[in-house]
Amino acid sequence: MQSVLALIGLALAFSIYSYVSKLRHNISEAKRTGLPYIVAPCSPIFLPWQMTHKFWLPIIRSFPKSWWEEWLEPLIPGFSYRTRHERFARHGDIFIVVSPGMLFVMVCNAEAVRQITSRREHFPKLTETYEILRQFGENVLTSEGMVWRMHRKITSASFNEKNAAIVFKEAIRQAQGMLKTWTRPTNKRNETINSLDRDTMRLALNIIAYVGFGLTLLWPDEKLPEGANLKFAKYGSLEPAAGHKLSFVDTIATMLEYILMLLLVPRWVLRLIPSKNTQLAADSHEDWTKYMRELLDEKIEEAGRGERVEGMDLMGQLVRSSYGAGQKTGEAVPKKGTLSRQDILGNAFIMLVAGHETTANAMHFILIELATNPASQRRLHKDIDEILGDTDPSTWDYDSLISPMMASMLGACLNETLRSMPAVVEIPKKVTPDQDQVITMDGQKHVLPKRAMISLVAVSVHRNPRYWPAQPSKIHTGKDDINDWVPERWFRSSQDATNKAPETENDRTEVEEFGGDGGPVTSAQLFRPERGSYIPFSDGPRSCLGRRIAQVEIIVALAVLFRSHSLELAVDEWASDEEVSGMSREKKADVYKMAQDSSRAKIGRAVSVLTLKLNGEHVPVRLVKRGEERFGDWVDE
Ligand code: HEM
Repeated sequence: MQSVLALIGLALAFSIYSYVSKLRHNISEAKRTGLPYIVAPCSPIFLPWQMTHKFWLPIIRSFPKSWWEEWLEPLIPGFSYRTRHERFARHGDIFIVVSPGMLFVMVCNAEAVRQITSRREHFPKLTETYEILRQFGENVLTSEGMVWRMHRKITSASFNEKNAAIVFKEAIRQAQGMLKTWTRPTNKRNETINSLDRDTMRLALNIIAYVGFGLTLLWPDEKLPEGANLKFAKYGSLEPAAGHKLSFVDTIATMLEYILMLLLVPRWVLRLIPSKNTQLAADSHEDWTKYMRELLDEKIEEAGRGERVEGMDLMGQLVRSSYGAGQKTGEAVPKKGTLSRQDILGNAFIMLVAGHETTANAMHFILIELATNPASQRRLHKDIDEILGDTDPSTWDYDSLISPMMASMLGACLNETLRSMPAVVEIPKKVTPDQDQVITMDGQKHVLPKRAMISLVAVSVHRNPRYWPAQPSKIHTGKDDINDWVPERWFRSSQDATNKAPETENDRTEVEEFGGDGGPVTSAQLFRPERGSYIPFSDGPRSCLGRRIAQVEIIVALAVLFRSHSLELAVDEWASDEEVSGMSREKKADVYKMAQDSSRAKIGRAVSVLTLKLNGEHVPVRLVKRGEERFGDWVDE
């Protein structure tokens, strides 16, 4: 018994010794960087802490504040969106969280962001954080090094202006589909819409299915458009295909809804749990695997016959670049040194994950913000009228319209939403394991030790007053508007920003080498943030491949909705329709203010689960024909 106790004591003493000496070593490493640092008991990405922090928080907070105040907040998941720029205002544009396990460098400085994103080999992606997304196959988002290069080269071929123009057309069709479901005769006129989150998800899903697989998905009551490929009708149908439990649309929608559960819990465990949700999640996974295999086989056969689907079809393109025609007619054979079958499936899945929720959430936030800010919506209407007049969306031409649209309030609303609610709030990087790396900030050199973890805190650099000129807030007395949603800021003069680092020739070469869209992130006619201070799509070789596609689909959907309609917050919680119609303007403004406050509070409580989204809450809205607004045409005048 005594020897067991002695052994336990020894193990404990060794653990304490090892914990303290690792901490001391990391503190001296942090000192070497010359950057501010805070000492914490564990790192923000220490999994057991992430999973159990809610249990520990009240215990830690029961101790005197001075014991935990300095380090606790940056350790709590979602700290950046909760605290905006506060922590960086306190510690500096870069600070290090030092724990025995690692140095975790938090970055909110444009100069540092530029160096880290452009020196990919020195600061590779922290792919460990994306491990769970690898289970459908190796892919461009989760790989690094040579494997990533190959995936990026092959997948990026589809992301070009020709396909952006094709997506422009499909986005018009899909946005019209959404509008029809909101205005169809069976709906009571001006009925409150409680499904904004689901409908924007469906919109993004229908477009990404077109982008990823060349499929035309339908809205309820819709029929396949003329010229659609009937062979793929089974995927567009709202009924389950033979041998499947769910329709293709429901398969993807359900799988994406339960994505975290599916990625974290083995399927056989899900099957053992007698709950409707776990069974549905497992069904969607099974059906996804089957549908994908069938689709891939069909595309391989197609490639063997030298056929191709019209439109953007990433999977088809991956198949064509990975399979060549065989000896026999109609036979496709894999090419050496390209993507395997599993790689193609992995990339198909990742495009869906990367391109679906990000775009859907951006769209969702923009619609809520426009309903919450009627003055901005009125300016949007004005710009849409000037650019598009009363032309029919089916006649809109990508080449002549996309630039003026991006330079108008359409682009400004998108930019502002991605500034204040970036889908990826923190972009994970690390210092290469074999060598320390030097970065320069404000003329000072700093050595970042090898293996240090880095977080580019998008949400905070987007609110750093050093880069974003602010004006007095119209919402919060005595504060500036840096934390408010103000699309009009994109019409402010770029001279107001530091603008020390305009794009250079080198930047463009780097983009060409790694594919994706080489154009600037925002329109040249709008406010040009200093490079590195606006990173909703990241930057450099590992920047988002789908940026142009996302921008196009969101801008088009906004134009389709707002050319004919206005979106207002529903005020049912505070007043009935009859009460509203009997109210004075002053009283109506009071009621609307309550809805605005509620909507802003919900947006403020958004959380990041894979991407930033509303935390199980929804904002009810009403779609009204322009000219029939109850509030939108005068509130906030
Ligand atoms: C508003 C919409 C979108 C936002 C805000 C967004 C944002 C981002 C960000 C921040 C990254 C870098 C992630 C990291 O380094 O950890 C990224 C990567 C990526 N995105 Fe997007 N994205 C959007 C839409 C799309 C769409 C529509 C697609 C595809 C159709 C797409 C495909 C990708 C891919 C493939 C990568 C990985 C690139 C690489 O690692 O080489 N994204 N995106």
